[in-house]
Amino acid sequence: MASFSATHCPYSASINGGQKQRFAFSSSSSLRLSAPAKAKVFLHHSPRDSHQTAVLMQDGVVVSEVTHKEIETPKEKLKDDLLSFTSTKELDAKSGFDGNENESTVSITVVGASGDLAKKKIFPALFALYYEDCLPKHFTIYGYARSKMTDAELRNMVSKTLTCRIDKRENCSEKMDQFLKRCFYHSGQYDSEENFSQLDKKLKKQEGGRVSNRLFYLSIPPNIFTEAVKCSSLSASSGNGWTRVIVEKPFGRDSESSAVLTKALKQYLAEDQIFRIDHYLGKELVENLSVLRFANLIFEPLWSRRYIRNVQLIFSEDFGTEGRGGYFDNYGIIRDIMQNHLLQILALFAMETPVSLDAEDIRNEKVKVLRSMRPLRLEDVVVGQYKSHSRGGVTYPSYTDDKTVPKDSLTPTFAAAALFIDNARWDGVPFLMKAGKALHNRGAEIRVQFRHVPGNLYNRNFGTDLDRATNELVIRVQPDEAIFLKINNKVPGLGMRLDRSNLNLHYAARYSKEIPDAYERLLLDAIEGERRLFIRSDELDAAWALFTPVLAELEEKKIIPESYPYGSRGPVGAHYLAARYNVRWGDLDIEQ
Ligand SMILES: NC(=O)C1=CN([C@@H]2O[C@H](COP(=O)(O)OP(=O)(O)OC[C@H]3O[C@@H](n4cnc5c(N)ncnc54)[C@H](OP(=O)(O)O)[C@@H]3O)[C@@H](O)[C@H]2O)C=CC1
Ligand SMILES: O=C1O[C@H](COP(=O)(O)O)[C@@H](O)[C@H](O)[C@H]1O
Repeated sequence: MASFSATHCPYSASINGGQKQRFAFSSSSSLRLSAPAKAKVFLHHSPRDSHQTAVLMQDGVVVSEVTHKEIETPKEKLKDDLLSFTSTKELDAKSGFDGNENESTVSITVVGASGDLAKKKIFPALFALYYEDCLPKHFTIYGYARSKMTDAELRNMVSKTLTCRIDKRENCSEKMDQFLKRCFYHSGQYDSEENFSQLDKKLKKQEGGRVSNRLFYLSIPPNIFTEAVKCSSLSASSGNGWTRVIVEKPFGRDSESSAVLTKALKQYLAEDQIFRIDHYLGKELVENLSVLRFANLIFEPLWSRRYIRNVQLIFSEDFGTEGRGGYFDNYGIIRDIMQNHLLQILALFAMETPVSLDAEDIRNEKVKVLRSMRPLRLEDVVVGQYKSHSRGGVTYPSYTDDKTVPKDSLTPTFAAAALFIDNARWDGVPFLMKAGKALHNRGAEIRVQFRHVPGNLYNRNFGTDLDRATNELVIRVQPDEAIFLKINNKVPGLGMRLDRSNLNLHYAARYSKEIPDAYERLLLDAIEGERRLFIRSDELDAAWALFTPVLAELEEKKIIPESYPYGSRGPVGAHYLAARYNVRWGDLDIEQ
């Protein structure tokens, strides 16, 4: 038997304090026992019943667990108890360990490896995980695409995309070399079982007879998803471990096409093998949303129609669709950003307290809130499209200047919408969404505007514009992550003048650590079988049900989008929409 030590990955999954956290065991506290290398200890503290539980998992399977009633039980004691209750035999039997080779492998195949997303996000995220010791000891990465490339050419391509974190540069080039040695390439068609069989042979060789776990990342255009899933699952699934498939959006373009895609995927994969990625769920501040709500007493009592006047979900990019017009024109901003990223944030924001932090409990609550929403109506939507604009001697293009976009395209590059949740908590509260490309800045944020203070004690000091005195909680997802609360306070001095100030959690000032990219978190979760941040098929159905009618109407009625200049704040219609619900967009506030 080989000995193992608990992972040194600083993000290794652990549930603690009611919130899934990832933390490192320092080398002094690392666990050593005779057991296969993939065993990991998860600590869970349930604030509801004051229990603490330690769970030993291997390859996604719970091997053993102990629970202590005392909330203060030290982590080390929990771990010791757990391990003393767990025999090596138990570990071996439950993990499918063959007793001969005590380690399993993970093979990660990036399908569409020659593409933009693979280069920009997936390979760099895999390297970051490797650098942090978060990948299993035995792993192999395969690039798969039609382009002809040798292993060396793939490594060369990947090497150009790798960087080290600012705060982690030690032995970086050495680590890059070691990582690249684990990267290989196989050229094949996406609809060829034979080509995937050839890949299977290569994977088997790398896996060397160990228990093989396989992750396929489909980083390819949606029209070839189904064929790629079919061929990879029929010809290159693992024979003795798990096989999981990460699917990139778009998951269809309306309810009907999404259902067709889901049905097609489920011919070859079980739901628990499908990891539908929404990378916004992997962003640090989106993860923090639940912590903010459920780990702080002060917010939850305010989190309802009683105190919240409106909620705003805002996404903006200061560049157009340059280079992605071909894809974008078939989808538009509502499908590209609102139906997925912003709606997922809304669901997390508005859901009821889940029974636990278990993936299914969280996803159950998200589905409930999505199903309580009113389908979006045409009169509650404003669409826009950017036009050419010259500034400082530079001319920025129109959306339709892109050669891959038809000149008469009506595809919206901007949209604003008012959504409503018809449940007891949120009845009547407008949830305003705004998303646009080629705007004046890049950012994503959640703004919660609270009701006005009742009575008129300080109204005289606020002046006539009560909105200016509104408490506002801002969760700035990116860039320059921050959470701040706008409050009213007295200007120091003998007089009585009121001022607006921010109680500010500014991440760069508070934490010296660089924030990991969303793709790192999501890839690690997929490897560990953690589904919390991936979209379940019923969530997807509920999301499409909200947007499909209005998307159809926009297309049938050929609604002409309002023009807005490249680099502006978007069409004026967005202000009229907000004003209809007595809302002022918070991001337009000069003080921000
Ligand atoms: N790029 C991004 O920022 C984001 C992308 N996505 C999604 O991720 C997936 C991948 O995106 P991205 O990397 O930009 O896509 P690409 O257009 O770069 O395509 C990826 C690879 O797929 C192959 N491919 C492209 N078009 C076709 C085609 N018509 N038929 C067969 N193969 C084709 C090409 O490889 P080869 O020719 O070598 O086979 C290409 O390198 C898409 O679903 C996209 O919607 C999601 C969020 C952001
Ligand atoms: O999914 C998408 O997201 C990106 C924006 O992602 P971010 O992490 O850079 O904010 C967007 O540009 C793209 O159009 C969309 O498909």
